Order: sequence, then C-alpha cells, then structure tokens
Amino acid sequence: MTPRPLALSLGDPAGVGPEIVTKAWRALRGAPSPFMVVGDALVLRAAPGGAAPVRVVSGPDEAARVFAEALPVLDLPAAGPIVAGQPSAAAAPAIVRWIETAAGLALSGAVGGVVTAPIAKAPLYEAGFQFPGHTEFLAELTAAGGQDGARGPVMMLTAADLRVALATIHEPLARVSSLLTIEGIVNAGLVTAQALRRDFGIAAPRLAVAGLNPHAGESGSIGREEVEIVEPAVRALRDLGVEAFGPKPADSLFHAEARTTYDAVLCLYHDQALIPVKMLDFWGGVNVTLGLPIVRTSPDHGTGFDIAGRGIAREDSLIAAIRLAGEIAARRG
Ligand SMILES: NC(=O)C1=CN([C@@H]2O[C@H](COP(=O)(O)OP(=O)(O)OC[C@H]3O[C@@H](n4cnc5c(N)ncnc54)[C@H](O)[C@@H]3O)[C@@H](O)[C@H]2O)C=CC1
Ligand SMILES: NCC(=O)COP(=O)(O)O
Repeated sequence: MTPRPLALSLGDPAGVGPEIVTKAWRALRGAPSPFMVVGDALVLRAAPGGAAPVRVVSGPDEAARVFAEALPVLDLPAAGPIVAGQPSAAAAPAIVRWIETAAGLALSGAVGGVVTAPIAKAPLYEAGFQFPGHTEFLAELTAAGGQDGARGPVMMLTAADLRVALATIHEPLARVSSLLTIEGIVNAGLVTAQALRRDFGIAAPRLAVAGLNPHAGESGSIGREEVEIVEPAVRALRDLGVEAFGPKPADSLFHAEARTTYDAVLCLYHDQALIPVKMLDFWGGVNVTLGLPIVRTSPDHGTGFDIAGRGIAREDSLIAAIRLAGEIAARRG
C-alpha cells in the first residue's frame, strides 16, 4: 500500500525554504515516507542548488505515486515577483493559504501530518496576520478537531538527547513573569507528558521543570515566582500522575549528565528553551507542536534571508523534521 504522504508548506518563498525543500526531496526520494509540497511550483523550479524535477499534482494520492521520480507540488501560486532574500508582504496571502491547505489536508486524514518550512513574522504582520507563529495559527485552524486529553498548543524543540517544552512562547521577556500561572504550567506539563507517551513512545516520562530566576529563586529570596507558581504547579502535576520535579535552576539543567535525569524540560520562556537546543545541535533541531489533533513539525531555524538564493542553505533540520513527523504519524496510526 502507498503510504499517506506528509504535506509540506513552502513557508516564505523569499527565504531558504524552496532550496532546502528541493534538497530534502533529493535526500529522501527513496525513503518510505513521501511528502507533497503545498506551495508555488515556479518558485520551486527556480530554487538554487540544482534544479529538481517538479511535478504539479492534484492531491496526496498522486503525490505518493510520483514521489520517487519528481518533487510533487500542490500548486497555489504566490503573487510575485519573488526575490530571494527580499521578503514581501505581497506573498503573505499565499503563505497563509499554504499553511491552511496543509492543515486542512491533515485534519481530513488525507495526509499523515504537516511539516512547515520557515515563515518570517514581520511581512505576515504587515499583511494583517494575527498570530505569533505557526504554532498558534495551527491551534486555531484545528480548534474544531477532536483531541484526546489535554489540549495545546505547546511548542517543543528536540535535538540529540534533549527535548524542551515551553510554558510561554513568543512573549516579550518583560511580560513572561505576569503570564506564568499555575494552570498554564500544569496544562503545558500535561500536554508534554501525554505527547511523550503517545508521540515519542516513552511509557513513564520524567519532566524537569525549570525555575525562572537565578538559582530557581533561592527559596524566594531572588524572586517569588518559584514559590508562588512553579512549586504548586509541580505538586499539582505530581498529584495528576506526572513524574514532574522542580523548579530546577536552569543554568545546571542542560549539561550531559543532567540530561540523563529527565525526558523533557518544561521551560518558562522562549530563549531558556531554545538556546540549549540550538547550542547542542543547530542543524539537527526540530520544532514540534504538541497537543493538537494533527501532527506538525518544522526545522528549528528561520527563513535565513541573509543566505537565501545562494545555494548554501543546509537541509538537515528540515530532513530531521520530515523524519520526525513521519515517526509520530506512524505511532499515532
Ligand atoms: N519555524 C519557523 O517558521 C521559524 C521562523 N523564524 C523566523 O525567521 C526569521 C529570521 O530569523 P533569524 O533569527 O534570523 O533566524 P534564522 O534561523 O533564519 O537565521 C539564523 C542564522 O542561521 C543561518 N541559517 C538559517 N537557516 C539556515 C540553513 N538552512 N542553512 C544554513 N544556515 C542557516 C542564517 O543564515 C543566520 O546566519 C524571523 O522572522 C523569524 O520569525 C525563526 C525560527 C523558526
Ligand atoms: N523560535 C521558534 C519559531 O519562531 C517558530 O515558531 P512557529 O512558527 O513554529 O510558531
């Protein structure tokens, strides 16, 4: 039987997306899990790094059939001109439509999941996009879909032996403290534990919870968030059957020995989570959205406008994202 392909939204066509998608197809064309690009065929044909045979397809079934010979694309052209390295708000409606179409195909079960190539937020905001990123947009698009257990979205990044989940995502640092709540941390912990079991096959996941302040607040003398919010949240998670511990000082949570003591860290803000992942393996890192009715992964890097069009972008992180989406889709059956 031909496997259900993944839908891969092309992301910002002026970024590294078209190049890394083309390179990923070359690397994976013989692999068992095919993908179909939802994007612009003309842009893909012009991608740097060596032309790939691009085939316009009518849907996932045809994509799965042609994948070994050609890069399949569901062609939804963007308003031009598309110039590598020069993002434009004119492309925003197409970028958004590619994500919506991929999510719709996943919700209907026509594809096994969604992989998103990077978008830049600024040109989308200029065109009226209302969401901080894919994570929140996909949560909105799939809000009516059925979901067992706790509901996300929770952003997780994985690299090598490290997984980090985020209690807050794209928030200004000055607002993080006021956004942390016991309920929010408990929900993020439940979503993460559930995903570790269901999507990553870890039967009894261990969850370290990071502190916010230096030394995790030093018993309340360097900040009260740990005592008033994080500790009660960890207790509540334990009462709900999650093997959670913390708050742990974040500066000593990420070295190799510490990483053997947990299956994931629940971090309290964006850079606390993403810096260790990108330090450990920038090229192999993957962004996964947890707690949605669909599977969604993405490379850990952004649009790379500074190198777009030069043929030097690395496809490794996108390949890791495609592989992980295929694995999670297979686990979910
Ligand atoms: N999943 C997504 O959609 C993400 C989107 N972004 C967006 O990307 C835009 C640019 O963000 P930056 O902070 O500049 O991060 P970036 O990841 O685009 O670039 C950081 C550095 O990594 C390099 N780089 C990125 N991808 C590469 C690749 N495939 N191969 C070789 N080098 C690569 C770039 O040249 C740059 O030097 C922002 O608008 C941000 O919102 C950022 C992260 C993830
Ligand atoms: N820093 C991660 C990032 O910007 C990706 O966000 P999203 O588009 O996956 O929500």
